[in-house]
Amino acid sequence: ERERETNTTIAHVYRGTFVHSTPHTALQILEDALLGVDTEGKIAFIGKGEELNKLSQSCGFSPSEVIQLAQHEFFMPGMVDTHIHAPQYSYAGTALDLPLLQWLNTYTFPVESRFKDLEFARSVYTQVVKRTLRNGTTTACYFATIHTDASLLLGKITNDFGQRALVGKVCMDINNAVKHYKETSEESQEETCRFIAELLKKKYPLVKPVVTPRFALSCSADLLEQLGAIAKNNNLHIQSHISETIEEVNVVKKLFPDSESYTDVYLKHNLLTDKTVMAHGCHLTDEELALFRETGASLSHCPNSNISLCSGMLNVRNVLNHKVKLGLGTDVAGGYSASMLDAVRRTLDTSKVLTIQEPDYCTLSFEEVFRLATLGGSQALSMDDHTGNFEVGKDFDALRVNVAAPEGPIDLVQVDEPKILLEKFLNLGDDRNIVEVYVAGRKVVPFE
Ligand SMILES: O=c1[nH]c(=O)c2nc[nH]c2[nH]1
Ligand SMILES: [Zn+2]
Repeated sequence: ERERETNTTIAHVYRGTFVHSTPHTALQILEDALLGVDTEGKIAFIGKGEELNKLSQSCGFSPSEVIQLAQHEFFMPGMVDTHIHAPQYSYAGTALDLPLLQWLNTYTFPVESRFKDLEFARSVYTQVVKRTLRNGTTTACYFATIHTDASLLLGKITNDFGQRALVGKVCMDINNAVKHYKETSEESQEETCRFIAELLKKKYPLVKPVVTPRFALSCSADLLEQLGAIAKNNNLHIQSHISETIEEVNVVKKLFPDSESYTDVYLKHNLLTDKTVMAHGCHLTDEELALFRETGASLSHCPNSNISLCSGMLNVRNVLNHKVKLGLGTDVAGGYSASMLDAVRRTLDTSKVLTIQEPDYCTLSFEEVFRLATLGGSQALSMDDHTGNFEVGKDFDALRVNVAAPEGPIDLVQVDEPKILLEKFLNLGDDRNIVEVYVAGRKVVPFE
């Protein structure tokens, strides 16, 4: 049993099954465990059910306050969506018939340009935050649009609903397809600084700005360099896209002839740090993965998007073998689903397709993919010091899952062990099974 040295008081104590990951164990199951959350939303202690009396005395709570989970319930860490475009939620589930670069010009840029309109932004951003929270995304790393005020509004909405978030005002000074949907490099730099300053000024406890060059093809070398400097001077997170399609990689090579690789373009502009998360990376070479490892930069694996836009398949096993941090992302709306459960399933599917192509391929297990959706994402966003699993001292970001939820999608025919319950939930479950969502100890689902 572990206890936290604390002078705060216990707010809630839960008893039942807890499943989570550690860096060493993809799936650790704690049966009949007791977990206490303090008034600051941090995990105060984790112990065994049989230690109830002792713990209630040493930690100062009454056994009658303990909240008991039912047999078909468990707690798991909240899921981390390491890459999602909030404005693109407005057309999720459509427009999946073109390859990336045409898709951006035809669908994405015209829609994103509409987010200058704050009322349109408010309506879509409220929908995407509610939808992702309800589906168990306790932390989301968002791209917004180039519009500073709408991006600040996304920050306010995530704070209002209690979702942990990184929010990025998108930077792009190159766009030959949609006339008004770009900035000058000066505007982009100045508005990024304004965005950062104004978002930090709000002092939202769970919402932080992330420096967001859209990708190498949308940004001049000058802008990339300025953004690298802004991130460095303010010690901020960075997000972008890399090596999603072969066509994109080839155009980047042509536009940046002095760089040895796509990764080198970002490296040269100080955009690869241990607080950087890059989406996709399907076509990275082993040499490039070594640069990720050396800098501590991470990858966001977005399998729905990679398949939907016919971009490629990321070899996750190879990324993990290179000891590069990796989380999962929905990449709405290149990915059509805003649910991280879908990202889990598409990750397993992609791994199995790679196995079909190469029978010696070491297929990912559901336990490993569970870890990628939780602790892996937290590591990818450099938030694993305070989120990602159930460790004393970390914030309580958690999903209360009822595998046998009435009217839910899963039928149980017997009393299954927790590992089977988790496997069924990951493969068959949906938001009806996610009966409560907690972020930093606060119940954020059901909505008040
Ligand atoms: O999947 C993607 N979605 C985007 O919006 C985007 N922009 C650049 N590259 C991108 N890839
Ligand atoms: Zn993306």
